[in-house]
Amino acid sequence: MTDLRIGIAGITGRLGSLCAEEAGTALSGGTSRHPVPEKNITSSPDELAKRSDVIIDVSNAATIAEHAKCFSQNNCAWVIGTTGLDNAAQDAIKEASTRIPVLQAANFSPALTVFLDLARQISAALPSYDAEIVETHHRQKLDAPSGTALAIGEAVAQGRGLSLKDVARTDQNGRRPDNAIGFASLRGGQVIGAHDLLLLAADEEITLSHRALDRRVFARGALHAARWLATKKPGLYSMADTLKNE
Ligand SMILES: NC(=O)C1=CN([C@@H]2O[C@H](COP(=O)(O)OP(=O)(O)OC[C@H]3O[C@@H](n4cnc5c(N)ncnc54)[C@H](OP(=O)(O)O)[C@@H]3O)[C@@H](O)[C@H]2O)C=CC1
Ligand SMILES: O=C(O)C1=N[C@H](C(=O)O)C[C@H](O)C1
Repeated sequence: MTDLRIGIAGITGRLGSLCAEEAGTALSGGTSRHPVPEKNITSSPDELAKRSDVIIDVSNAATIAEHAKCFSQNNCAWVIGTTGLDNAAQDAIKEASTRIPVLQAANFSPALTVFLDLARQISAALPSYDAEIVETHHRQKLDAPSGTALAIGEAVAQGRGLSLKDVARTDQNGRRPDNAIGFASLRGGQVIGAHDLLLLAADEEITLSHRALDRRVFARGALHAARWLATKKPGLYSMADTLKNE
C-alpha cells in the first residue's frame, strides 16, 4: 500500500516523535494535549482517526478506553505500544479487535520479539530453574514492571503451563516459592531499555539479555507493524505475527 496514512497518538513524546520522523511523507498527524494545527497535531483522537488508515499509539495508558472507541468507530487500524495498562484497558482492546485490526506489543524491537520465543522455550526446557526478570529504564518511565518484563513473564509462564497472575513475585520479602516468576525494576539516568531473564539453579545459571541501544529500534519496529497491520482483517495481532512467513 503506497498511500498509507499513518497517525501517531503521543506524537510529542520520546518515542512518538521518532515514529513521526520514521513515517516521513506517510505521516497524517498526531495527538497531543497541546494541539499544533499547522503541524496536524490535534487533541482529538477522532480527528486524527478520520485522516489516518492506521494509528501508532505510544501515548499514555489513560487514553486507551477513548482510543478503543474512537478508532473502532472510524475503522482505523491500531498499533498499541503503550504500556502500564490495567484490566479495563485490556478488555477495551479486546473488544476493539473484534471490529478493527489491532496489534499490541510492549516492545517493537525485532530481537526482543525473538527473545520472547526463546524465553518460552528455555523455561519449558528447564522447568525447575528459578526464573527472575530484571529490567532497567530511564528515570522518566511511569510504569513498573515494564510492559516488556511482563511479556517475558507471560512467556515463561506459558512455557511452564502456569498462569502469570498466580506466580508473579514483585516483593522479595519472605521465602521464594518454588514456581515463582520474579520481577525487579531499576530506574535511573537515560537507560533506553534493558531486560534480562535469569534461570537459576544450585549448580548453574543461564541468562537471556537484551539491550536497546537506540530508541529508533522501537520506532522502526512500530512503522513495520503499522504497514503490516494496515492490510489485515479485524483481530488481535502481535509483533511475532509480523515476522512469520506468509
Ligand atoms: N512498545 C515499545 O516498543 C515501546 C513502548 N513504549 C511505551 O510508549 C509509551 C510512551 O513512552 P514515551 O514516548 O517514552 O513517553 P513520553 O511521556 O515521552 O510520551 C508520551 C506522550 O503521551 C502524551 N499523553 C497523552 N495523554 C497523556 C496523559 N494522560 N499523561 C501523560 N502523557 C500523555 C504526552 O504528550 P502531550 O504532553 O503532548 O499530550 C506525552 O508526550 C509508554 O507507555 C512506554 O512504556 C516506549 C518505548 C518502546
Ligand atoms: O518506557 C519505555 O521507555 C519503554 N517501554 C516499554 C516497556 O515498558 O517495556 C519498552 C521499552 O523497554 C522502553
